[in-house]
Amino acid sequence: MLEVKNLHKVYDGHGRRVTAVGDLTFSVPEGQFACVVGPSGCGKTTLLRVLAGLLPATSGEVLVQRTPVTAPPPGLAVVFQEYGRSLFPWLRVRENVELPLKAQGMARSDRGALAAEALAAVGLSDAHGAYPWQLSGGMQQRVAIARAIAYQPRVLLMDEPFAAVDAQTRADLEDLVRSVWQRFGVTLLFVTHDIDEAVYLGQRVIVLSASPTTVAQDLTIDLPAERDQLTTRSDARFTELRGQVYAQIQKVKAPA
Ligand SMILES: Nc1ncnc2c1ncn2[C@@H]1O[C@H](COP(=O)(O)OP(=O)(O)OP(=O)(O)O)[C@@H](O)[C@H]1O
Repeated sequence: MLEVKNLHKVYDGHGRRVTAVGDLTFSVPEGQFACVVGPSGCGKTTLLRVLAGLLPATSGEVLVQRTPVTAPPPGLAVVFQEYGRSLFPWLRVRENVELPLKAQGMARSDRGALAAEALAAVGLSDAHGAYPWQLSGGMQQRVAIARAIAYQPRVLLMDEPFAAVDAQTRADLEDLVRSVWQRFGVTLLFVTHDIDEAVYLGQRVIVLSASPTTVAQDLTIDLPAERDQLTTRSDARFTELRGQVYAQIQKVKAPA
């Protein structure tokens, strides 16, 4: 479970003062898949960094599993957009996946079993001995997802994880994330620029306003739980929901 209470974040330095997040309040119940969309620069990454304990709030608070976040919370994993920078090129795929478990002090056999299960879940059992740079971008992002799953998080944050992959790979990874969420029952907060992706993936879409950020709309995505790229995206309700999100984003964009 995630709770964001009156979050306010100001970056202050080098003569530049930016209010990245104005006053943000929402919560994501246990096991929900929530997507966050909003105009560029509205503070989506800032929000995730505060939730992940990587950045302090200026005021307000965030809670993960009912505990106020002051450092990276246990049971929380993050998948970033830049898979190229989040995997260690000198470690093999399996070693990359095992790294957070090793840092936890987990025994070698236990972490080997978890890594193998996670790599199987993302369809990469064969690649365990490869180096990240020997894999395609989509495969590297699968490794980053496997590393997050192997850690067995209760909460998973994803920050535009598919922005840098091609359209076909992106569709495959979207379905992979839905299946991972269904199988492992994590609470998932997924940030994306892509309105269609948000509606396709989430049970809920939170639309943020332009900076200083607030929640502009909180929409329940009442599409069937079983989704697939063809049927769901051609569903009349899908078109209606994406239209609603699109209209809201147009409304909240800062005037040019
Ligand atoms: N480290 C930083 N120092 C100063 N200002 C920052 C810093 N990080 C972000 N900002 C500013 O805070 C605001 C919000 O940035 P943030 O990256 O959180 O937005 P975003 O919604 O994730 O953007 P995008 O959709 O373009 O990725 C922007 O105006 C940005 O310039």
